[in-house]
Amino acid sequence: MFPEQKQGYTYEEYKVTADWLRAKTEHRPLIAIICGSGLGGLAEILKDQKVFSYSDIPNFPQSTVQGHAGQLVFGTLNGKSCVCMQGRFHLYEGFPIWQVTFPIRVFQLLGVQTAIVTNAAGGLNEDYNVGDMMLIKDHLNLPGFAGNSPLVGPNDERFGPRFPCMSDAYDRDLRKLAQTVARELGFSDFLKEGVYSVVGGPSFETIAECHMLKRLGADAVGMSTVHEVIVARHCGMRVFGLSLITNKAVMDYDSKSKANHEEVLQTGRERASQLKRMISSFVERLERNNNVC
Ligand SMILES: O=P(O)(O)O[C@@H]1C[C@H](O)[C@@H](CO)O1
Ligand SMILES: Nc1nc2[nH]cnc2c(=O)[nH]1
Repeated sequence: MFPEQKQGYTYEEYKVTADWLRAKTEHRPLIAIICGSGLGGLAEILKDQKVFSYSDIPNFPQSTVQGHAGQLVFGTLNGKSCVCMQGRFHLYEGFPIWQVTFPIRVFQLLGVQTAIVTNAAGGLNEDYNVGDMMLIKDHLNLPGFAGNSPLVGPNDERFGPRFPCMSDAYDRDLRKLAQTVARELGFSDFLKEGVYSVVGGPSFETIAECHMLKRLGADAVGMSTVHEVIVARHCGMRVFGLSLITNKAVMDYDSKSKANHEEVLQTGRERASQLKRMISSFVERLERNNNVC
């Protein structure tokens, strides 16, 4: 007989982590910011920081990928209380999907209402350039098609319903707000809006896979975000998703280009200051319950 394998966290385990954090900091965040690969510098915009290494937080998984520091940073941004994940978890690291999304339910128990989810992604849309920011308007969940959803297993109604709707996953008013903010900052030239597709990774896509994803309607491809968004929507958070197009997907058999993680991190470094200004102004303009533009 094999020992029984853990299938997920209990409500009590999420609560232990949330209670531990609540006891260690006076911050009461309403906004969570999840930093994509190489985008951890976003946390630097928070004032009055209280930082926890993931290794010190009960039940928290550990980051293993370069460009993901593995710290939870609490602080204020333009007077608003935030928590920032400097490092997220990916399926390809070997985490089961319920571990990938663990922090999201902890944030919900801490009182977070809005999740700002960022990532580094490869551009499939030929109009996209390296360094573009893409507002995520929808997603294609390839692992989900194969049954790998963070909501598989018994549903805990304390978090949300068995069959959550995803047609409004990426809040339309928050996207409008981001467009307004980008216009004011002079960023419109490199702001796009499109569909993000998640794949399992860690290998980058073949040329045929890139063509397939594009034909399916994807504008960008990555290895994260969607699992977190599903859990955030399930437990009632509003979601704003932002991809940084860090590389162009290779679509041509004659091309000499090769996707690589160093280019991903380098593009993140080059766009760091614009991303900080974008998120900072966006949070400043975020209203507590509604942002109907
Ligand atoms: O955490 P994100 O989705 O930003 O990271 C992307 C996907 C892989 O982890 C990595 C590939 O370079 O960047
Ligand atoms: N799957 C995938 N993830 C990425 N993250 C950053 N760039 C890419 C890419 O080209 N493909």
